[in-house]
Amino acid sequence: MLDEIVRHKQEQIRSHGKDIMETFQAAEVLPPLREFAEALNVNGRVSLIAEAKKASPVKGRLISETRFDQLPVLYEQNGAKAISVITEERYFEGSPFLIQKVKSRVSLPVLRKDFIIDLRQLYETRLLGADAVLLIAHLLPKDLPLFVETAQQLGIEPVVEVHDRYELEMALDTPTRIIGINNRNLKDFTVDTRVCLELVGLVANKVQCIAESGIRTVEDMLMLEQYGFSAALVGEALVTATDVAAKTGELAWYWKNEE
Ligand SMILES: O=P(O)(O)OC[C@@H](O)[C@@H](O)c1c[nH]c2ccccc12
Repeated sequence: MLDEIVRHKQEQIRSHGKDIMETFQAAEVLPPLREFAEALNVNGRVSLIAEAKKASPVKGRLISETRFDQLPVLYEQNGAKAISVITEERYFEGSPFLIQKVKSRVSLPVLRKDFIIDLRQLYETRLLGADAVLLIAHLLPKDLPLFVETAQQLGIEPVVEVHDRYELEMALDTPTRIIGINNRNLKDFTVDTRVCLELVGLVANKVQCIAESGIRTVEDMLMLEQYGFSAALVGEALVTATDVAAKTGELAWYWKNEE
């Protein structure tokens, strides 16, 4: 599946890559950016990064178009600190245009989730106005430092996604300030929430960690806080909730019932 997604991405870049660079060079003003790193670990709590996820390659369509459109405002009103927007079109039914659409409705910073394999996609990310960009370490075995540095030069906050110890070490060899530990194995899409708990201990304090995938409950959030995470990225549990507002509030304010 991942190979197929990447192959499709390569084709897209082959046809649009030149346009992106021409548009970037011709652009006189770029969209203003918002601080993403500051939205993490607010008051020592695990920030909720709520994901606008319409579909997934495994489960297919998750919610209706109408409900999907309502997500960003519900997320902001109920305590999310940032929004993750999937821009991949074929397998996740996302769109690059969603970045500006979401930013026009809420004041939260936005993370662009896509499969970044070519530097030109970072220029595109800047043109789209995304405040942060996901860089999947597995897809950038040689060039991860270059991609991190290029994103930083463009003013975009890179979030390096890792799934094992090897990739974590790769991430720590770059100047990234944020690492996302994905509980989902992108090769077979299985989720094991122990992955992030095992790996976070190997990260020094100056790098902030985001736990990604399979997070569903207040208990999960409390556990992530104990392990020192700065944020949790949650998609499915929010978009498939019968009451999205209530579920968002429950996870964003997970410490509310503490004595
Ligand atoms: O829906 P979940 O289990 O809460 O997971 C969200 C997020 O981690 C997942 O969508 C994701 C993690 N890394 C990605 C890379 C590309 C697309 C999507 C993703």
